Amino acid sequence: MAGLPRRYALRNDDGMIHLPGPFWMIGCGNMAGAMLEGWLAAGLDPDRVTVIRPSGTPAPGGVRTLTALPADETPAIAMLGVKPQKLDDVAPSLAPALAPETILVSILAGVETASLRARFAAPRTIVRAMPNTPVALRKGATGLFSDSAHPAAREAVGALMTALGHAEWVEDEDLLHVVGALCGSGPAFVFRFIDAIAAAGAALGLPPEQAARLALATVDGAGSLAGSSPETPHELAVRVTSPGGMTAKGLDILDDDAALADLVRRTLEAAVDRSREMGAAARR
Ligand SMILES: NC(=O)C1=CN([C@@H]2O[C@H](COP(=O)(O)OP(=O)(O)OC[C@H]3O[C@@H](n4cnc5c(N)ncnc54)[C@H](O)[C@@H]3O)[C@@H](O)[C@H]2O)C=CC1
Ligand SMILES: O=C(O)[C@@H]1CCC=N1
Repeated sequence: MAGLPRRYALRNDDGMIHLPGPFWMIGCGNMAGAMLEGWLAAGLDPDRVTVIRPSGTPAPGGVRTLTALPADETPAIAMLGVKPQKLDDVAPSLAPALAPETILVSILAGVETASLRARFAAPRTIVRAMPNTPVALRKGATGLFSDSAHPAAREAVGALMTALGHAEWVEDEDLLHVVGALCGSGPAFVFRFIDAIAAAGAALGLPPEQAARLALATVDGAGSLAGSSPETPHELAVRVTSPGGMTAKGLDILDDDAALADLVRRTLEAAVDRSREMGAAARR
C-alpha cells in the first residue's frame, strides 16, 4: 500500500484493517450486517465504524450504532446498505454530510452510478459493490465497479472487499446486473439446490433430517474441493463419474437437453431482469 495518499491508506500488514477515517454504514441488515461480521473477523477496527439504522439495534463488536447520521464528523467511507427502494429516504440527509474525498460505496442491486451521482453530488469516488452473504465467513464473492475511482481509492476499496473473500472489478457497469444475479443472488440458488437434493434423498427413502445433513455436507465438501482444486468443476465431475457407473446415469438427466444449464440460465436471466427494473426505478 506504499504510496497511497494518507487519506485512503488501508494497511493490513499487521493483521488489522485500518480505515482511513470514519466509516459509516447506512443500513445494516442481512447484507451489510454480513459484511460487518466479516470485517470484524478480519480485524477491522470497530472504533472507526458507525452503523446508522432506524431501529438503533446495537451492531456486533461494540460498533457505535446510531439512529441518525453523526453531526460531528465527515466519513472517509460511507456505505449504502439499504434496499434500493429506500434510497430516496436516506439520500436527502446523507448527501450534504459527504465530502468530495468521501468514498461512497453502494451495495444496492441494480442502482446505477448515474442515479447515485444524481443524489450524491459531492463524492468524487463512487464505487458499486455487489457482494454476497458468505462474506460473513470471509468467503464472499464481490463484483466491483467504479467509473471514477482514483487508483488509490480503488486499491483501498479493493483491499476492504478482498478482506471478505474473493473480489474483482468489472469494467462495464451493465455487467453488475449479471454479477448481482450470479454472486449476490447466487447463494440463494445454491441453498435451493441443497434443499432439492435433500428432498430427493428423502423422497427416495432417507429420513428427512439425515438427508438434509448429508446434502449439506456434500455441497460443503464439493464447494471446498472445487475451490481448492487446480481442476475445473467439469474435470472434478469426471473424477466422480465411473464409466458405466451410477453418476453417469444421474448426469444424463441433468444434462439431457441441457436441462440444468437451461434452468440456471433462465434463473439468472429473471434475476438480471429484476435488477434492471430496480435500476430503472432509481433513474426516475
Ligand atoms: N441480501 C443479499 O444477499 C444482498 C443484498 N444486496 C443489496 O443490499 C441491500 C440491503 O439488502 P438486505 O441487507 O438484504 O436488506 P435488509 O432489509 O436486510 O437490510 C436493509 C437495512 O436497511 C435499514 N434501513 C431501512 N431504512 C433505513 C434508513 N432510512 N436509514 C438507514 N437504514 C435503513 C433496515 O433497517 C435494514 O436493516 C439492498 O440494496 C440489496 O440490493 C446486494 C447483494 C446481496
Ligand atoms: O434479492 C435482491 O434483490 C438482493 C440483491 C442480490 C441478492 N439479494
